[in-house]
Amino acid sequence: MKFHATPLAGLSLIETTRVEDERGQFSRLFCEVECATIRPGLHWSQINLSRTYDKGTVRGMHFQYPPATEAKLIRCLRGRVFDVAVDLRVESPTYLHWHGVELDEEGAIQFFIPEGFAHGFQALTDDAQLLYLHTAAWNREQEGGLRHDDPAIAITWPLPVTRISTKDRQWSLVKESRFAGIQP
Ligand SMILES: Cc1cn([C@H]2C[C@H](O)[C@@H](COP(=O)(O)OP(=O)(O)O[C@H]3O[C@H](C)C(=O)[C@H](O)[C@H]3O)O2)c(=O)[nH]c1=O
Repeated sequence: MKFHATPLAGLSLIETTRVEDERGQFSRLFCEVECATIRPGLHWSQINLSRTYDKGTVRGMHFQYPPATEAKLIRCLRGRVFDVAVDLRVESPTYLHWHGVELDEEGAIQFFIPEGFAHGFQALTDDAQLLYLHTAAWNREQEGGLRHDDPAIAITWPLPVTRISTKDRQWSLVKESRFAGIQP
């Protein structure tokens, strides 16, 4: 595995290696020892699978408040997505900055998102499927969200947004709420 930094401290790309022979392909998606480079002692509490039917759909931007803050590892299993993380860490020099990366089923790249970030993505193909590994169990009471189209964040989505949940449409805008970041 190779690790690539991004402009947001701790937010990393994990480049996996695919071994191919006449039977097919094999890739290692996670290794505690190798990933100690970016996070010693990384363990997972929950693994989720997300399937998005239509191109243009956006899910997000989601995060969890303390004590349920979580790191995530995202892998695209089918199709292609534009995956985005937003730095919500209190006092971070890149607070409210975002970074996006295209993930696809053929690619070797995975996204490691530390605690203190919001996460969301746009499906760039129909039937886009993502595997999520989480370091904390989801907690409905600790769930928070920001608007995908919040001008204070100004995410540039590759496609027109065609579908978004009512929940995601109703998050407050940063400027209109008392949101001031989260302790990671
Ligand atoms: C996240 C989660 C959700 N749920 C239930 C709650 C809803 O009844 C249903 C769908 O939840 P939601 O609409 O929040 O799903 P997404 O919009 O895909 O949210 C996810 O996608 C964004 C981009 C993320 O980064 C989060 O990991 C996750 O919040 O599953 C659970 O039962 N367990 C869970 O861990």
